[in-house]
Amino acid sequence: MFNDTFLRACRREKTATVPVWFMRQAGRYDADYRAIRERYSLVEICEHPEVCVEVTKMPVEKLGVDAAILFSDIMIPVGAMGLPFEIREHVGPIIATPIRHERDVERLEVFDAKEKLPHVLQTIERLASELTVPLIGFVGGPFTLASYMIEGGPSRDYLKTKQMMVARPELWQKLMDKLADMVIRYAGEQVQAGAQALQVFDSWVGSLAPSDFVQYVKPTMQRIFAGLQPLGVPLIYFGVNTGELLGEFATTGANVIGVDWRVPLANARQRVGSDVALQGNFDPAMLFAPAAEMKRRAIDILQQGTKDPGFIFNLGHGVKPTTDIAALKYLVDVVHEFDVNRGV
Ligand SMILES: Cc1c2[nH]c(c1CCC(=O)O)Cc1[nH]c(c(CCC(=O)O)c1C)Cc1[nH]c(c(CCC(=O)O)c1C)Cc1[nH]c(c(C)c1CCC(=O)O)C2
Repeated sequence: MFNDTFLRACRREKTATVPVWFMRQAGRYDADYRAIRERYSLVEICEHPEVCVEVTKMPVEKLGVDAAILFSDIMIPVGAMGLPFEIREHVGPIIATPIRHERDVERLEVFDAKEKLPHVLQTIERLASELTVPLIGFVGGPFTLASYMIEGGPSRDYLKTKQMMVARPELWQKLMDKLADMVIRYAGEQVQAGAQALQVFDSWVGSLAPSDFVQYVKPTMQRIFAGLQPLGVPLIYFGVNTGELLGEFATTGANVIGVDWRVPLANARQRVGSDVALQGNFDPAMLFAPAAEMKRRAIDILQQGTKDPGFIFNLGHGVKPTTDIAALKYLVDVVHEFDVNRGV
């Protein structure tokens, strides 16, 4: 039996239970994942479909979540565009030759995944035939990808990125256009291979003031979601610290808006209106709280989220590596036991 609760909630249809999945649901909190990581790097996992399929399925089998997310990284297509990267443990993506000049942008290739990332498409094909829950494909948002490509690594204040944005707006737009072309093409290939929903992770776009988001990023997001709409799968847009941007997010063309824990869901709903579904927003740090406290907070989110059709339970950001797997399981059970009709 195929469990389509997640897809139905994305389409704002009524569901008997609230669907739940977790960002970073495959990862270091799980001892079996850590054991695989002793033998393969993150990139190597992605290059071996049999391993990547196994890692993607782990949280579905162990936690009972209602969706799988392809095990990959937002940087994988950046490498395929011709910009080499490394993922340094406890640091994040590092790019030794960051983008500085027009020629660096011109050199980036809008690749064909069948040619450059065939293993990713093979992984998706196998997952699509084996899973009993929908598979979420994903890409990084252009702002977030650009931040790594320009800064050369993680950043606190995105100074170089914002500087390029305002001091060289034409070069910035050229980079946004290149990344948008890549995102539309690569996400389309993921759907063709069998992905049933797409999430755009624009984790760091919340560092922008709303007026800068509107001027320098939103047109690119609108082009991306317009380009992806014909694929007919739900499109999710997520970033961290996006409270002040949520109203703008709702008019990008995304069908589902991811919300972090800083914004009460009821406020998020007011900001996005009633044409989109919401996804979120349990604070990942609260997986370290006592069970009763976790439950109280989850019920509060469920009550706010289910006031309107179209709610998917998730964390406000990714699972922390030191999380107890039992806490994740408990949270899934609390969500599935919630009675949508009675609101308890
Ligand atoms: C910003 C970002 C990246 N990658 C991603 C984002 C957007 C989501 C977010 O904001 O968390 C997206 C991502 N990265 C990974 C997934 C897998 C699917 C999932 O289970 O959610 C997804 C959806 C695997 C991964 N990607 C990474 C890990 C952890 C390290 C590992 O196992 O080697 C995983 C499971 C590495 C990575 N890759 C990146 C970072 C910041 C890190 C963490 C570095 C660290 O803490 O060691 C870039």
